[in-house]
Amino acid sequence: MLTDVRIQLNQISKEYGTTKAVKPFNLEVKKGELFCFLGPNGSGKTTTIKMMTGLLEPTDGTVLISGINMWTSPLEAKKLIAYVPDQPKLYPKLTGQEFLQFTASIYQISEQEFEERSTKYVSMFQLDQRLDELIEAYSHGMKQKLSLCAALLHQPDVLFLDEPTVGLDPQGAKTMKNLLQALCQNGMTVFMSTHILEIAEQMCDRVGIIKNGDLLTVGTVDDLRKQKGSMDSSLEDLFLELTGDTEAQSLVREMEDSPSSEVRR
Ligand SMILES: Nc1ncnc2c1ncn2[C@@H]1O[C@H](COP(=O)(O)OP(=O)(O)OP(=O)(O)O)[C@@H](O)[C@H]1O
Repeated sequence: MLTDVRIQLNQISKEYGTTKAVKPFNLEVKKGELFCFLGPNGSGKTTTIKMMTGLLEPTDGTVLISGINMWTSPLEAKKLIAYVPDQPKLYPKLTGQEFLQFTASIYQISEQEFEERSTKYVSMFQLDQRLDELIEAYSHGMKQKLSLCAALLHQPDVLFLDEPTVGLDPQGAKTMKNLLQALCQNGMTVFMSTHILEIAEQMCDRVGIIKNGDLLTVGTVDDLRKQKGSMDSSLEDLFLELTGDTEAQSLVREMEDSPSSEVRR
């Protein structure tokens, strides 16, 4: 039976010794959806993404990508996805061009498809002039852009991104935003984690908020506003309320307001 569910998590969980990094939860993300995973530091975002991409074995539960079990059929499932981590580890002694060719050969992409797709993405991120340089000479942002270009070469069903805009300049972040929205309109599913609530608010179809390994809520930003009964709230207010960080936030505000923090001329 054909299904438009691209990511299906069934009671997935992860324990590191006695640390319950991710507590069991279910989640479905559909074809063409741009889903944002939000949570404070150490809440379990990277651990969840690593389980979804087959890099980490869940303690319990299953991950299905377009109906294929990531842990029991990893080769089949991994053909359908791409993952851009927050700190891409690329081969420093390859040039950007060699890295793209290497990635294309792993996914057995034809030469014509490689030319078309790599030219398109590389020029979008203005990497064309730097492709013949060794990756070790690239900045963090350039590595992220190259990693994204490589991830898109095989046109995955699902693209996973961990903190994609950290390290990108404003132009790069805008290009990334526009590109991700266009890819989703063409049927790709994007699952990304971010700390930047403005990005989540502007781009995402739905958000999931995780804290201490618990998936607290999932929905559109408007759903969250309705849940909280405050239609004027920003996602930042809702996030702070849900993750219980209001106390820390008001402390920061108090410090900002106190006379001792005023700028003296
Ligand atoms: N390899 C590991 N061994 C033991 N504990 C780990 C390991 N990796 C992560 N953890 C713990 O699991 C919990 C979730 O970590 P995770 O990296 O998934 O959080 P995160 O939401 O991605 O955080 P951040 O926003 O800071 O990147 C944390 O308590 C972390 O210390």
